[in-house]
Amino acid sequence: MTRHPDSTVAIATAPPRTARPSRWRAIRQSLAKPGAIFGISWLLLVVIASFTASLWAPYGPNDQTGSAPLAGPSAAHWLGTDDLGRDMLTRIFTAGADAISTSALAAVVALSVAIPLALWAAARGGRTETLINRVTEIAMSIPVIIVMLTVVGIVGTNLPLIMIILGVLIATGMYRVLLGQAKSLQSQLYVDAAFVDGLTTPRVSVRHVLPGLTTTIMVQFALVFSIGLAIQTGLAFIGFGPPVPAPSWGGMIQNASTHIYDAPWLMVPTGVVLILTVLAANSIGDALSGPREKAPARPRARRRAAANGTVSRPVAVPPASDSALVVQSLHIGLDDGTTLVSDVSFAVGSGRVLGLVGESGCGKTLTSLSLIGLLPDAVSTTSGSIWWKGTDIAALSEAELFRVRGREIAFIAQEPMRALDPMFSIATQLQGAVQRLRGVSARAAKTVATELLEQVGIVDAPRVLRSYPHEISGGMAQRVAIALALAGRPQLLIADEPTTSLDVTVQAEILSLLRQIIADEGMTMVMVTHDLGVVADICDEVAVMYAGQIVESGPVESVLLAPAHPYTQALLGADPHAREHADNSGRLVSIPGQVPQPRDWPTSCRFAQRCDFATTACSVPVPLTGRPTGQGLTRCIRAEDLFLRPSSEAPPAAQPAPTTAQVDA
Ligand SMILES: Nc1ncnc2c1ncn2[C@@H]1O[C@H](COP(=O)(O)OP(=O)(O)OP(=O)(O)O)[C@@H](O)[C@H]1O
Repeated sequence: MTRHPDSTVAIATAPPRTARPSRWRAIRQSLAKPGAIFGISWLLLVVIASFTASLWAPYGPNDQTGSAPLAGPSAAHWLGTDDLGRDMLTRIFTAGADAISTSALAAVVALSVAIPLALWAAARGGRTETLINRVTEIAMSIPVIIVMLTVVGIVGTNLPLIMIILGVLIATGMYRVLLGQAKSLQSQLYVDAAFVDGLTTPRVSVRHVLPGLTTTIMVQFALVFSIGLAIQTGLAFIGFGPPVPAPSWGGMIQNASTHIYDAPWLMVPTGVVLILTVLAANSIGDALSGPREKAPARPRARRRAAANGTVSRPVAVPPASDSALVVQSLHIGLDDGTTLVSDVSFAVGSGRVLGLVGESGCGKTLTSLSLIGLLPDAVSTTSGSIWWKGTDIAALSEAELFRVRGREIAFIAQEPMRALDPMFSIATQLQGAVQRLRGVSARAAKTVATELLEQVGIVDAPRVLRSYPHEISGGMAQRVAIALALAGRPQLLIADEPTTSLDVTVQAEILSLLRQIIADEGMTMVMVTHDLGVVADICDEVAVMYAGQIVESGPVESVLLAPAHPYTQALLGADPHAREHADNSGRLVSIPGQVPQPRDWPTSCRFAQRCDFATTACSVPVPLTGRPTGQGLTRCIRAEDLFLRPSSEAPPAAQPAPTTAQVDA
């Protein structure tokens, strides 16, 4: 492979990294707050005392002890007696077992309904989510108390059944809370990475989304527990509790209310226990829902779409080409009809590397994500085909993509830390991927995981395997992400700016590693990058994208040394390492203006507004034509006039770039 004369990589500043405590550690920290300590202690006391009341209580709950009725606390009756001389302490804690277990039942039922619904809606999105939303909205509009009273009217005071129905009704509100968070988690890059690793949607939901909901689930449990307790107490207060003489907190408060003037003390023991129990549950919920780490900003999300039947596509015919990857007239668009990538075609030979370059917003990432069927929600391939070894990836169903991802085609994301799930150790993630994708035993997977880490240049593999993502550096994390990508022995590697978030020395190491892997494994690769130095360093072919189109493509040496499109020339002029082609003043140049938004694409040449060489002839759509060198294609009708001859034919000093660039002050 011929390299660009100046192949030094550009400097990028790695984002500041902070150690991230694991979620369980954060939960433990929350539960160490005073409010949570009080809540846990009180609940433990009440639970233990209630469920063991028959063992320690001095009297039976309905025993009329012969002591004076409506008496205050005494040595024989620590919390006094009721109007029949029954021991209050015994009755309160005997009633506590039912109160606590049935309130917990309501919470368990609510979570059992809400969690699967939220995970399902978040994973499926679209019509499934809308349908579940509508059904839950209808359920939310039903007044809970009326339903409760109706149920009591029909089945009597069957407390467990009432609490189950309460749980189902409350689940609708809980679903909305969990859905928002599940959707946010579902769009994390490590969830995309899990799909790439070959996990099915339910397994991704359970393994990577559900753990992220832990705190919310605990908070919601505490909330519903309190609501359940309050509602059953209310029902018992108005006479729909356990039949007399069985004790219940609501029944005892109702009884105490009839003696509010002659024995006000009677209200205190049951009231205080009830209030403290509700407060305890809420304190735990409050402690858990305190300030937590914010979810990272939206990463690129996933689209498993074209394939899921929402986009109708004509049957494509495989190209007569020897190339392993052939993209033909690919169009990617939003569901509202907006085109984001149009008419992209390229071919990559087996074992060769294609660089996709261009400014931000040109469509590089969407093009690369489409190659593995991971476009974001509401974005899909609208036409064209992506032939990988005779299979049209764009036409595969989700189930078929599942067999391809990780095994045939792997993806390396820009930010390695976000491709790794912070909840799991490197060993769990890497060995799991190896087991799934290679179908080997856990023991064999451990050996392979160690070998993979060694292959990506990690010398202390056992220690790294034991580490969690936040315990390793960015460069190390990218090596692990590359090892993950190699877990299924893929033949096509797609890398979306794999070095952008790393510092310059680590960038060079990762590039060198990728170069080595491609050479060793004979892999085909598509590399998305902003950096022409990276292209020169690692790629055989390059496709320059502008406003959703390829404007120039061909062998790297030919395109970089003899750019034909003014945009490629301008990019080179703005590249600190290729500056001799653009500006003899020694100063960096910049391209005036911005890439137009997809909705603002002109019908003319899309670069014309920023091009000093545009003429009236450029006001019509420009097709791709052969480059003047005879190698590759360009989308400029003036390519023959503007084309920069290779430096071997004319030295750069004598041939300043006809760039539109402004000189940076
Ligand atoms: N989920 C989405 N919804 C709507 N528009 C999107 C979405 N994702 C990308 N786009 C738009 O599609 C166009 C191409 O985006 P893409 O991310 O592919 O560009 P890019 O060249 O990879 O940029 P960058 O280098 O910043 O990642 C942009 O105009 C972008 O705003």
